Amino acid sequence: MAKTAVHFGAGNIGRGFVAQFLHASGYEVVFADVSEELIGALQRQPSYQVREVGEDAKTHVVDGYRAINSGTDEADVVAEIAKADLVTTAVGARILAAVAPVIANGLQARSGSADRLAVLACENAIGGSDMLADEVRTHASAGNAVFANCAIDRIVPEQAAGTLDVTIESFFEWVVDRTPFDGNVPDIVGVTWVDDLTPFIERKLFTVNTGHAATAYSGAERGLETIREALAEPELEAEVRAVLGETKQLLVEKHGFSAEEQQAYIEKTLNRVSDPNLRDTCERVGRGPLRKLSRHERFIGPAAQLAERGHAAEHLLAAVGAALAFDVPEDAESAQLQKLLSSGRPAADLTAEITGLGADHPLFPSVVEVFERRLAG
Ligand SMILES: NC(=O)C1=CN([C@@H]2O[C@H](COP(=O)(O)OP(=O)(O)OC[C@H]3O[C@@H](n4cnc5c(N)ncnc54)[C@H](O)[C@@H]3O)[C@@H](O)[C@H]2O)C=CC1
Ligand SMILES: O=P(O)(O)OC[C@H]1O[C@](O)(CO)[C@@H](O)[C@@H]1O
Repeated sequence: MAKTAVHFGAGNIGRGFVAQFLHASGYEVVFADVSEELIGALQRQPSYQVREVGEDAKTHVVDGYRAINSGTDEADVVAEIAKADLVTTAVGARILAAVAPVIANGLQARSGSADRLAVLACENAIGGSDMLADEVRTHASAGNAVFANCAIDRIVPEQAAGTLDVTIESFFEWVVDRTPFDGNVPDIVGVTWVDDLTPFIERKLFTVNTGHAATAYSGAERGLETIREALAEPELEAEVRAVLGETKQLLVEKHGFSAEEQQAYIEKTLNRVSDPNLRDTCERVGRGPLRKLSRHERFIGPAAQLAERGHAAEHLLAAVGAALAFDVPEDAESAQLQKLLSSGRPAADLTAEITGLGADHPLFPSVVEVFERRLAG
């Protein structure tokens, strides 16, 4: 009998990466999403294409899936989870709390089954599956599930409207913590199973995502539209390289990557994000600035660790300053950020609320200065 995977989030990474790999691994994929437009299209159309660009580009056809609107037909999703082999998500880290009740109900509906359900939150976040597990446990015991953290890396820019097809870079990395599975990991092609995820997720988040977001915020501040255009500005590229020089210091010191290996990873990242075949905008990459400025994310996360080790993080702090200037009214978090910054509240309060840093943290005073400069206009 075919294995079944229930996948939450039929967006870019969901269709273009996670579902394609699950399909290639022999799973029947059941998409769950709250977008009626997407779910309707998936229900009407029996297949879609994932088109790689760049070196060794291939086109993959994904078919044999089903799709359920988890907003309107939650009971159907619960029934699928009750008999599924795997649950994955690619909805955004801050949406995990919204999908948790459905997963909890699905776990309760499996109470007769001896098989523990594997759950992978494929989000850009440290400990994404742990976050999901914590949320699920507020609704159900979840003892019959195995939550494993992962790092997922593949650039999928905004796609053309009105098509399910996805244009994507050919590079990918999907690294999953094997330790929760007691030697019985799910069979998924392309996954690298590791005993210690921390070096991989920190290297990914603090290089690819730090560099990408720093480019986006500086590019947006200068009125540039695409990431490629932004990195073509020598001064901006030098700033981004300086930011990545700081995270390199942390990653080399903390995780023992060699300096040469980390520099090669940086060069590969800068090539990937400025791929001429993928038009990616500063707006998309900068989306969600409140999440990106939070405590364990791509700027404050490494800057705090550098400060704890007695190192400077002036370029990361400059990137924080550029992030504070990200003003895109269509992006809910950007609108909320700008509202907070114009609220008249003191810089120290805003620093604590937005970054989650405690006033006693060694990084705190320098972040307050960044906020003060922004408030002073
Ligand atoms: N696009 C990229 O290049 C990469 C994205 N990621 C991560 O993957 C995740 C998804 O990103 P994208 O696919 O780019 O975003 P996206 O916006 O294209 O897709 C997110 C999907 O989640 C759906 N959704 C929202 N709320 C939901 C709910 N309550 N229940 C079910 N579905 C819901 C949305 O309707 C949308 O279809 C994020 O955590 C992102 O950080 C990770 C690596 C690369
Ligand atoms: O929602 P986020 O964190 O910006 O996720 C998308 C990011 O992930 C990446 O694909 C890197 O894997 C970047 O392209 C992009 O900036």
